[in-house]
Amino acid sequence: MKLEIKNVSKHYGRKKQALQDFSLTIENGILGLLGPNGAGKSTLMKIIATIHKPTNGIILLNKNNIIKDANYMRGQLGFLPQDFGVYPNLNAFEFLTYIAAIKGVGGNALKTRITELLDGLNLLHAANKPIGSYSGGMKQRVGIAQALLNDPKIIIFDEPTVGLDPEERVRFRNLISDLATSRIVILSSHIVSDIDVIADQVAIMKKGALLAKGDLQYIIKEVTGKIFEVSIDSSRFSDFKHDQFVLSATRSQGSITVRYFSENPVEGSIQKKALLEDAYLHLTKS
Ligand SMILES: Nc1ncnc2c1ncn2[C@@H]1O[C@H](COP(=O)(O)OP(=O)(O)OP(=O)(O)O)[C@@H](O)[C@H]1O
Repeated sequence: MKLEIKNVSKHYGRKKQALQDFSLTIENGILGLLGPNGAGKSTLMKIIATIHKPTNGIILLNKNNIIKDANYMRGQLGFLPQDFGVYPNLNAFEFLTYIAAIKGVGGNALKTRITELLDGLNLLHAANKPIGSYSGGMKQRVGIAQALLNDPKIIIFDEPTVGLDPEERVRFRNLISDLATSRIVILSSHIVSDIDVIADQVAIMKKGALLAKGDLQYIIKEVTGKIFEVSIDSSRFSDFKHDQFVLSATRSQGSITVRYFSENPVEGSIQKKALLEDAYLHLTKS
């Protein structure tokens, strides 16, 4: 599978430009799409999912132009939108059977497929209860299940881990890692820790533009050897922030431990291992 996004722009109305000349090539594996609120992640995902049309640019899936031939994408797509809604009166089994009918998925194997998905997402025990009685995390898992019903070859998850507890996040990660070997999986988040352990490739965007794309090592390279930690008196923090690129700060009894990016670290600093979070903050805040 190969997805090529070429010079895609999207305007909402006259003034709002959500994507600007955005290009990205994605192959099998997991792509983590990171960006602050409003970066354009949802817009990009909806365009790939053929829900929105771009103002300019083209998208090719295995060389087929999906802007012209949306059905080529739709036949192979699983999509979990950010604002996924469920029918509260249906139970998970009924809801997934209903979605399967809409997607044209049927046959003898459907019941088994739904049972497998519910089991994989730890929902089997609640399969006969109305979805309206589910927790936020359970509803989100129903959303994940519906995206996987048709055994899609390209899977797009917009903020899939919202509402999931730590255990459910691990379960989700394992499920996705298993799927990604022969498929394209794109998942967006503004939480770096959701992405760094799972993604083969990371794309960082801001204000509708791509800032960086590559594997974890490549993205982190920019800040490697330049991440430091130092403990300073609280009264010096304001000046310190002015002089240095502060990534995070933790207060404890009159002093502050500061993690920062620098080419000229202050005396007493300790060099730290660079993380994706450091690279992300450095890229998106500068
Ligand atoms: N239907 C719309 N009409 C007008 N502006 C929109 C519309 N949808 C999105 N936008 C604007 O386009 C920009 C990109 O929004 P988008 O939802 O794609 O970003 P995002 O990275 O997914 O953000 P978030 O993480 O908050 O969901 C934002 O400034 C947003 O306000």
